[in-house]
Amino acid sequence: MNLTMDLLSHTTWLACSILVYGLLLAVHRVFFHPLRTYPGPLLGKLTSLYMTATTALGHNTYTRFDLHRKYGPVVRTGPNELSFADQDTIKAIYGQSSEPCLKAPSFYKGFTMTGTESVFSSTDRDLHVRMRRLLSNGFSQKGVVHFETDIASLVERYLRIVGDAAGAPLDLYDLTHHLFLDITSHLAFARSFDALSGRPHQAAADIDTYFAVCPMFGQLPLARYLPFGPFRAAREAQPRIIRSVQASIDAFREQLRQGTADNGLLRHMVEAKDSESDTRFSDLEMIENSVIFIIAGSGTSATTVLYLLYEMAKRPALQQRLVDEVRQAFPDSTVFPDYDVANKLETLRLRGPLQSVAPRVSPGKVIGKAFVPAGVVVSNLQYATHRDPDVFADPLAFQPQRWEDATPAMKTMARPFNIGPRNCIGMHLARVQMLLTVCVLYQRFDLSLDLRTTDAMMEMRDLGLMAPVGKQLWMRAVPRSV
Ligand code: HEM
Repeated sequence: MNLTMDLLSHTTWLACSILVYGLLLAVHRVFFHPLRTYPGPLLGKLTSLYMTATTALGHNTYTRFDLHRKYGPVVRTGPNELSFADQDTIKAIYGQSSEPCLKAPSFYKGFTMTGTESVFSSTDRDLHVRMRRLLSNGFSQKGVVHFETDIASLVERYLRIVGDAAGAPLDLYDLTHHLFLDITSHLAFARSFDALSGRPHQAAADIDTYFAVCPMFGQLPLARYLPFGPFRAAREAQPRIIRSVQASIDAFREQLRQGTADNGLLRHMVEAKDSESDTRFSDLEMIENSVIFIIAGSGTSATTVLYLLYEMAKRPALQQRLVDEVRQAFPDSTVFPDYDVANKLETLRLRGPLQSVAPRVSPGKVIGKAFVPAGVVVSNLQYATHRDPDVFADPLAFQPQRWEDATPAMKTMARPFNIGPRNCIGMHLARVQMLLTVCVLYQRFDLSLDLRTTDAMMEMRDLGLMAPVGKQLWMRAVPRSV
């Protein structure tokens, strides 16, 4: 009896202490915290779980955007977090600087599989600069031109499948994803997943499984060890991915010895040497980077191409102008038709795949109108700046013509590949592979939307990587008779 009473009173004390601590913390966060004067939702001021929950529920970007519309260009979205949506803070947060805002470990650390960093996940400035140097040749504008022949032969295979449908309704969603998965795996692993064959590929499925949940691991590291559902599946997939990429690297080294190795990103990684640090990539670094190229490079390009085809097909007059231009300019693939670029920019403005939060940490400096203390997580929301009505007239309207005389503010606010030292390293590769695909499609086919594609299906799902919610795009591609 006494023991029970003792236990009860201990439990009551513990519960009361936790409650009092929680209350004091809440009072501190709302009334005494250095960020107390910034506007924002009460729940966000109280706990970072508020934003974590919106990520888990698949509406983090949309929630942030709504908060900006309600509270203005700067919102306190977490106890220690500020979100911006104006022009002035873009450079302060993402631009080159002697006091840079480095990537936030609470977000990016989740993206490592082995504990070793990739160029995407590294939050240390020196480590990142070294990796960018090691990768710079392969990803440069000149470097990616060497991949064109390989890319073009995969695009040919894609076109044959499109042509085989002979104008009947065809779902381009999976097909286009498979194309970019094959291109990226061919370049990053030196062996294509062969997704265009329609056969399932274990490594591709494992990468999907792992990266569906790993963004949560930065915020909730223990989630890696949860023994159920997607968390368990991710844990089981992880060693398989590592083994599979290591096998690709070993096979590639053998090909190099035999003189049969292809020219791709893996070759650049194996051969690159950084003269400044006198180092090469370790195998673990190559594994992390190869997998990140698949994640960052294939879905992003596929989504952009799908939305471009969709937005054009909905507007036959615009589409015809693009088709005419492409048919004149192509096949000289070094020529980038201006109108095509304008269309891509407008597609990326409204339908860009990576418009979600890109969090950085303030080093302690003025951002916007005020000093932001060191350690505060800051970001500037691309989804919001792309839709700023003061910069883009009628912001939700798809109007490629607006880029024909773009204002400086438009160019600053639209940054689908972001800016500064952590901008998209794959930008040139993305441009080449998307251009080849889109141009050859318009060159060889007359494209139109099939009735089963609806606007609802093409709404953007908000899971970090934004993509059509319906996971389908039905079109008709009639081969041209010329
Ligand atoms: C339409 C296509 C693409 C878009 C819109 C896009 C957009 C972006 C954006 C916005 C970032 C910054 C993300 C952040 O700071 O959190 C980024 C980073 C990155 N992207 Fe892309 N990307 C595309 C294609 C590619 C391709 C094809 C590759 C490579 C195969 C690639 C590889 C990367 C990598 C490695 C980073 C991290 C760079 C660093 O931190 O230094 N991306 N991309």
